Amino acid sequence: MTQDVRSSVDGDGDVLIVTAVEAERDALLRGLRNGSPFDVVAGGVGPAAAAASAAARMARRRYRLAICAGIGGGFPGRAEVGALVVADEAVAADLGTEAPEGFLSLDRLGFGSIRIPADEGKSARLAEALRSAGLPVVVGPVLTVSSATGTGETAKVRAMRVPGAAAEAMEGYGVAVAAQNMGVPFLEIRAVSNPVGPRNRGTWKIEAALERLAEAGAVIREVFG
Ligand SMILES: O=C(O)c1cccc(C(=O)CC[C@H]2O[C@@H](n3cnc4c(=O)[nH]cnc43)[C@H](O)[C@@H]2O)c1
Repeated sequence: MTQDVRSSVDGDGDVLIVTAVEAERDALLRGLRNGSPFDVVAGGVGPAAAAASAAARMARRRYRLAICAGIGGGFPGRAEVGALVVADEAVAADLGTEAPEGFLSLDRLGFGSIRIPADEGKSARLAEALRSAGLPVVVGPVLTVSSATGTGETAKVRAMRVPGAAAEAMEGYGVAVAAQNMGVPFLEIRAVSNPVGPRNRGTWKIEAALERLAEAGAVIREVFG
């Protein structure tokens, strides 16, 4: 996986967009039409890579907004394949410890919070603009996990742990931590490629989700460009 790949609109951007992989970055760039002021980077898979990539970028220049974007799993009944999910918060759903009485989150352990809110006004504006563009949008918590869900049981556990959970991915909380540390507003958007549940990679609608991401990119350009 390429880490921290510089994009064709790199350098002068004042909106940072962090994806995991190059295919996601390229889809967004199609929608953004390579236009300034967006600095789009494929930072690698997982919260650590995403946080490191976002922090490195933010250390070099001041951004007015940081967006984590990519494909993701949708919780059945909340966000179906083909939908876009705009996060109202990024939730590190597996950050904590197991205990005989169940999972204890970072909050319960007194070490911080597993929840970082998205910028309320900006996420509302984005969701409204996506709807106006005729795109299917769900607003809700997006879980960040280090291990993607691969069974129905884990899907149930995670959905119960985070009521209203709409989607799951692997980078949002990392970008959110970096943004929070720098005082930069944060957003996350996911195009749903697969249901959260039993792993069946062959059925993931990756191309369709990337196309949806490109459509979202065009709206992001309108709203934040
Ligand atoms: O194989 C490809 O062509 C391809 C193109 C774009 C993206 C991928 C990925 O596998 C990206 C991994 C990325 O996707 C997120 N993701 C997607 N579904 C889930 C899920 O159900 N649970 C957790 N994460 C998911 C995640 O953010 C990964 O970084 C492949």
